[in-house]
Amino acid sequence: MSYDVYAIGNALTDIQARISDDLVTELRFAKGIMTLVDEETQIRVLNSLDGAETTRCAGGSGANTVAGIADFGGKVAYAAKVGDDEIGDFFLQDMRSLGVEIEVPQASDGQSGTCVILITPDAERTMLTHLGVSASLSPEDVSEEEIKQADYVYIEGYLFSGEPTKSAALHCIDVAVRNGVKVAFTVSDPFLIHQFRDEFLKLIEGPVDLLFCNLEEARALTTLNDPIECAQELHQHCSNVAMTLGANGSIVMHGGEVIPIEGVSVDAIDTTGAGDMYAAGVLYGVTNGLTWKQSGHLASHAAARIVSQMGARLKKPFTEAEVNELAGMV
Ligand SMILES: Nc1ncnc2c1ncn2[C@@H]1O[C@H](COP(=O)(O)OP(=O)(O)OP(=O)(O)O)[C@@H](O)[C@H]1O
Ligand SMILES: O=C(O)C[C@@H](O)[C@H](O)C(=O)CO
Repeated sequence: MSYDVYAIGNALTDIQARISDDLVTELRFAKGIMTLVDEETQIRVLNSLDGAETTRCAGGSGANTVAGIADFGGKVAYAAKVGDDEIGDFFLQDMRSLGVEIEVPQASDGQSGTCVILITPDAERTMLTHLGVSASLSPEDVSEEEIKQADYVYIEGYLFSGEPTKSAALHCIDVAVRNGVKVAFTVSDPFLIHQFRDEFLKLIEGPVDLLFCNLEEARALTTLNDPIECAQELHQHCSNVAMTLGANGSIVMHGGEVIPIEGVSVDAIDTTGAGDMYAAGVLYGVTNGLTWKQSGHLASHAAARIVSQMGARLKKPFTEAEVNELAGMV
């Protein structure tokens, strides 16, 4: 078996609800970003949603990306920690049903991780994450045998927010480098850059072959402001950079070239997982013979489709014909 991508991440089951801006303000969580919370806080929030309907879906940044790659027809493996509980069973079943190779023991010493996602009318998502046993992903959970069979490993920056997940991320990178497997890295969230800027820069200047970040993250990494200058500065140190610009599209940097990728105009409903699906499009493309420009174009269309629906998983996956058509359009 060979894989396009082997990813590790925090396995989280998303519980999504559409709520008003007033309620987010009342709840006093920072809008638009991820906050780590305990289970009691999640329950309190869920109980205060005035009966808003909730939906459930296996999530987590890396999981969303491998699921997206599988949706395109790519081959992927994923390692993460779930508990030996109903949510853990749901997560594994959901991932496997998409064709994601996931062979992880279910931990009996804690609950599966969950993320309450509050979606406001402006399509913004505010995430309250209870990591549960996902936070115990450790170097022993990383499979050297599977990594050896992959073109890329994909690491989410969220793993740096604790131990042993940070060690698992660094070990995964180390195994990849030793085996000549390329490393893709997403910085995940600006709060991580404030804590780990120097470590992230070392990775970007070192083993990372493909960096994903949004504009706010690129600004925090470079201390520059102009999008193209940010992208160029990152590309000085990293072979490939995919920097997203929300509805305005993205910039891909490859071979010293600035490749602007147009955004796709859609009616935005929920931006959850936009960056994850964008990464899926790029990773699927570059591991399946598309050019960087074609990969960015595919990613842009896939991410736009995600924001035009609820949740981080495509309700209407692309057909093979659509993938080929989108890749061939540029
Ligand atoms: N409103 C939108 N309309 C169309 N496409 C969008 C919109 N918002 C995001 N996208 C697409 O998704 C990509 C990623 O979006 P963004 O730059 O917001 O990343 P992000 O901050 O990592 O996203 P998130 O963390 O919400 O998943 C963009 O490059 C674009 O292709
Ligand atoms: O960042 C997002 O918009 C969504 C995911 O990255 C997130 O990790 C998630 O799905 C939470 O479980």
